[in-house]
Amino acid sequence: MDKGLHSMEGKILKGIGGFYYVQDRAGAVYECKAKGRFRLEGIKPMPGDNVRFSPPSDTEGGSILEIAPRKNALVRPMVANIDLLLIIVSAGKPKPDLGLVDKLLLYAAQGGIPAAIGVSKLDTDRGMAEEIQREYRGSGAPVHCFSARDGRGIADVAELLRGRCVCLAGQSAVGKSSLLNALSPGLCLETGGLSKKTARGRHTTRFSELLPLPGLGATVIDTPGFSILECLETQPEELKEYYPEFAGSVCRFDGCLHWKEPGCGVKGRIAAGEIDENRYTRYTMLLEELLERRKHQYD
Ligand SMILES: Nc1nc2c(ncn2[C@@H]2O[C@H](COP(=O)(O)OP(=O)(O)OP(=O)(O)O)[C@@H](O)[C@H]2O)c(=O)[nH]1
Ligand SMILES: [Zn+2]
Repeated sequence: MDKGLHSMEGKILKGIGGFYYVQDRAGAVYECKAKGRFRLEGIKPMPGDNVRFSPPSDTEGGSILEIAPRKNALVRPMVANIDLLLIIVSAGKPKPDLGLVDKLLLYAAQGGIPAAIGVSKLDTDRGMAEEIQREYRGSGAPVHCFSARDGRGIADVAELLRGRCVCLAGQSAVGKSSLLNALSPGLCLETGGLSKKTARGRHTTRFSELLPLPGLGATVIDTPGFSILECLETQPEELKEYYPEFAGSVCRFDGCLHWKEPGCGVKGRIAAGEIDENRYTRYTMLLEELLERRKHQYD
């Protein structure tokens, strides 16, 4: 029988032990195996893949027939076809690590993934939330402030996520699980940051898994370990291209890195209040880190 006649389209939510869990458009989830053909071709289905599959029947198990070309893919967490990288940073505790936010923005841009910044815990420090918003005004990433505690800004974040496949990133305990609970109260995810972590065992491996957010038609992936980005492969000379706020600056030297060069237009625009100084200072720190790393590569 031609299985193609009964095939459906869906998205892989997770893979465990050779089985893949595929969600169809209506939200139902089917257990499927991948065709041997994929293994022969060296293709491994991953969460986020859009697939054609034949659902399990009385006589046969479900089977993935075809994987649509991926528009992007991350290795850690392993996930394909991300529509948005939502970088969460807290206005209160833990102390915001904006250097990490910058690196995540760079990471997203390199992977061709649109990014947005979510400032959590708005209820604890409004001034800090506004400061973060100011610093990223020119970054190209929209900034949304919210509080999972009092509900402010949650509706805006819901609209941002609607219909999209979203990857959450950020330091531990910034409130990612709390945000998801506020967006979809039925989820009942565990929260509590560090205490939650010790209870579970800090190094337990969790598989990449896309979590459907009922009502929003969205799926999200929230994985630990995304706060470690030691392997950014950016050439120091390219770094400035990832700072939209620098565009249009007129510098004395063509290849100006906006660093220690005289006559740098970026520095002039900081003085004029057009470019945020803190964001610029972190740029120079990252630039120095990349230059340092290159030096060691050739040692
Ligand atoms: N005041 C306040 N506290 C919050 C808010 N959102 C989360 N928290 C608290 O922050 C702590 C961490 O929240 P989680 O949602 O577990 O954070 P997480 O980012 O999922 O943490 P990890 O799983 O470790 O990555 C918890 O104690 C929450 O109660 C908020 O909007 N306001
Ligand atoms: Zn310059």
